[in-house]
Amino acid sequence: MTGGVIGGILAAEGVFVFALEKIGGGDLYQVLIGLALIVVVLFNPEGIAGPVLALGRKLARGTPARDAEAVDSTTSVIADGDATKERASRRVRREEDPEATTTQDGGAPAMSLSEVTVRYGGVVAVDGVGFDLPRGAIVGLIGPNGAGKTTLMDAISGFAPSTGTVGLAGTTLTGTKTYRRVRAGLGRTFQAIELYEDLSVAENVSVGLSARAGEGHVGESELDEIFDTLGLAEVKYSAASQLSQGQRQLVSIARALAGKPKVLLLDEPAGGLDTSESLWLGERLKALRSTGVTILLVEHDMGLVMSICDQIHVLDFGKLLASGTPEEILSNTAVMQAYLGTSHSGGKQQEVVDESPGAVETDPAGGKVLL
Ligand SMILES: Nc1ncnc2c1ncn2[C@@H]1O[C@H](COP(=O)(O)OP(=O)(O)OP(=O)(O)O)[C@@H](O)[C@H]1O
Repeated sequence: MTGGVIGGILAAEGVFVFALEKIGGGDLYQVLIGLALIVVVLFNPEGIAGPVLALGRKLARGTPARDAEAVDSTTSVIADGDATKERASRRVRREEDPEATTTQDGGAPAMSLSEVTVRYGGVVAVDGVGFDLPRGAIVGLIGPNGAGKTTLMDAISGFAPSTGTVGLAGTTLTGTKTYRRVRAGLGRTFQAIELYEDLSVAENVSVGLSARAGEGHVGESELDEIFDTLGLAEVKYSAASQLSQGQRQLVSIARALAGKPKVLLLDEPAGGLDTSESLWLGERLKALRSTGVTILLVEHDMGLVMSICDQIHVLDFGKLLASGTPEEILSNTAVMQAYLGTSHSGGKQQEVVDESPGAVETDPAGGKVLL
C-alpha cells in the first residue's frame, strides 16, 4: 500500500507535479524525479516504500521502527543443531554416483535453519521450521499445495518477513536485506521463470552477474563452465524465446549461478517439463551438485525428487512433518496421509494418486508422478 501511495504522489500528473506547478517549478519535474531515482537506486536499491513506512510508524508511535522489508528476529547465534538435525544430517545418503563427491557428511552445514516462522495475518504459513543443508547435498523440500514451501524459500531469501534464524556457511542472514543475502552466497530461482525473451541465453545469464556487483562475480570463462555444466553451451547465442521449457528452466538456474552462490534454492524447476525433460534436468542438477553447490529443491515431481535428493524434508500446514532419505520418506505413513488426506486431495497438481508407498518407483505408466 505504501508503494501505491508513493507512486500516486510522485507519478506524472500526480500530487507532486501539481504542487510543483503551483510554486512555479513544474519544468523541474523530470530532473527531480531522475535525481530521486538515482539516489534511491544507489542507497536503497530495494525501493523507498519500506523505509518510508518504517519512518511513518516510528513517528506515529515514537517507538523504534521494524524493518518493513524483512525479518525481525534479533537472535544472531546459529544453532549448531539439535539432536534431530544432527540425525538428519548423518542420514544424508549419497547415491552410487561417480559425480557425487562433495557431500561432507558430518561437516559444518552449508545452511542452517532454526525455528523459522512466517505469519501472514492469521495464517501461519511456516511454523517453527528448522533443518540443516549438508554441504554439497541436494535436499528436497516437499509437501502438499499450500504447505509453505515457497514461503520458506521466501523467508530464507529475505522476501518474506520471518522470525527464527537463517545461517549460511557460518554467518547469519537474519535481518539482512535480500541483495545482501545474495552477496553472502545465496541464489534462487522462482516458479515464474521470467526470462528476457528477445535477449540471448548469454545475455539473460549475464544479468545474474549484477547480483554480486563489485566483488568476485564470475567471469566469461566461469560463465562458459556454467553453460557446459547445464548443457546450455549450444544455445548460448539463441534467443530465449526459442528455447524449450526445460532449457528455460536451466537458463534461470544459470542466471542464479552467475552470482556464485554457495546455496541454491530451486522453486519447482521441473514445472512444465515432461518425463524425459525432467530426467534430463535431474542429470544436470546432479552435475551441478558435483561442483560443490548445495541445493534446496522444492518440487512436486516425485520421480525427480526421489532420484536425485540426498535428503528430504516434508512440510504440512507450515510444519516440518518428516525428514529422512527418499526411502524413509516413501515408507512414512504420515507423509502419505498428508498427501492423500481429504484436506489436500483436491490439489491442482495431484495428477497421480497411489496409496502404496512404492508408487513413485512403480508407476506403471512410466510417466511423471506429481504430488
Ligand atoms: N503473500 C501472502 N499473503 C497471505 N498468505 C500467503 C501469502 N503467500 C502465501 N500465503 C499462504 O501461505 C500458505 C503457504 O503458501 P505457499 O505458497 O508457501 O505454499 P506452497 O507449499 O509453496 O504451495 P504450492 O506447492 O502450491 O506452491 C498458503 O496458505 C498461502 O495461501
